Amino acid sequence: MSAVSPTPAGRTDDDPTVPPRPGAEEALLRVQGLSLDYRSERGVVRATHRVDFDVFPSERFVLLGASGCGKSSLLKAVGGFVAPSEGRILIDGRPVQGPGPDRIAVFQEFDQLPPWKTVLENVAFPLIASRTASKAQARERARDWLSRVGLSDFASAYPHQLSGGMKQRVAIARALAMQPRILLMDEPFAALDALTRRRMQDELLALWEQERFTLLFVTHAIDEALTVGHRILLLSPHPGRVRAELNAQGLTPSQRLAQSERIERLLFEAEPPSGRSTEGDVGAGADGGVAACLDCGLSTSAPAHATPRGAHA
Ligand SMILES: Nc1ncnc2c1ncn2[C@@H]1O[C@H](COP(=O)(O)OP(=O)(O)OP(=O)(O)O)[C@@H](O)[C@H]1O
Repeated sequence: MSAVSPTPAGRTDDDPTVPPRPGAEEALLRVQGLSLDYRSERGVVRATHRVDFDVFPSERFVLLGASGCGKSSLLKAVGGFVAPSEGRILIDGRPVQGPGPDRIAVFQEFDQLPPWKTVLENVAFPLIASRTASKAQARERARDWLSRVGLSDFASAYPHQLSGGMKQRVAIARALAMQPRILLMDEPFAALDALTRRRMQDELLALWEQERFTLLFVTHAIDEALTVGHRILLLSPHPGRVRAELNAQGLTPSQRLAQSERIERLLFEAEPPSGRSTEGDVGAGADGGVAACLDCGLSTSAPAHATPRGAHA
């Protein structure tokens, strides 16, 4: 498998360690100053604090961080299931106001497929329920997607007759059959054994090569983030803040190793009280949150990083 993919529009190929330059196209997803809170009897839990990032069309963007840093909460907020306490989420320039068929999620849990429906019915169901397609069209589209994920022979099977990897392929087919503006994936391969996980990553990248969908992918695994992502947003926990933004595409094996070691350092080193990272000349956001480019050490809020795809000075 190659972790190097044809680049989204606007990306320079001159130096693969340099983050993508701004493209002519607008961001598909914009997350701006996003704070998320959960209210319970015991009080308010702040899951994320003033998180910013942009995702561009056909980009594979990864949210990476330790347990509790708010990755899933961010995904749920983009999905429209959690409302912001502050900040905003824009899709194609329009604020997210709830769930919609333009954002479909694939989760880790194998039980996301209704067990009483066949594989074909599972894939066709959202198309019918959202009135995206007639029953006949939905079944045709479902068959097409099942063949793309290599499950044509299992159209009549029920989820309990499938392996974990096959269930995740059905979930991916079901999501992509809806042709969402953005595919949301929350640790989709975390419950699989290591070999199957690796294979599923390969298959996801092969599907992306064909379809060029926009992907927002959550993981806590550094290796997976570097394999799946074009760019990685590293979050620090309690509450989740942007710690750094990294390039993950076009890396040579030694650059990839170095990037992995940098991520590990940032994840495991104690965060300085000022919120300022000791990794290079890393800037702190207005609220003390760090948003740094690990390739040049500049804050992503620095002028040379006018956007997350911003060019270096
Ligand atoms: N429904 C909820 N009610 C109250 N607190 C919640 C709720 N969901 C999440 N939290 C809290 O919000 C914070 C972020 O949780 P979240 O699940 O988004 O993190 P995560 O990075 O996805 O973690 P993990 O990798 O373990 O799934 C945690 O402190 C968590 O306890």
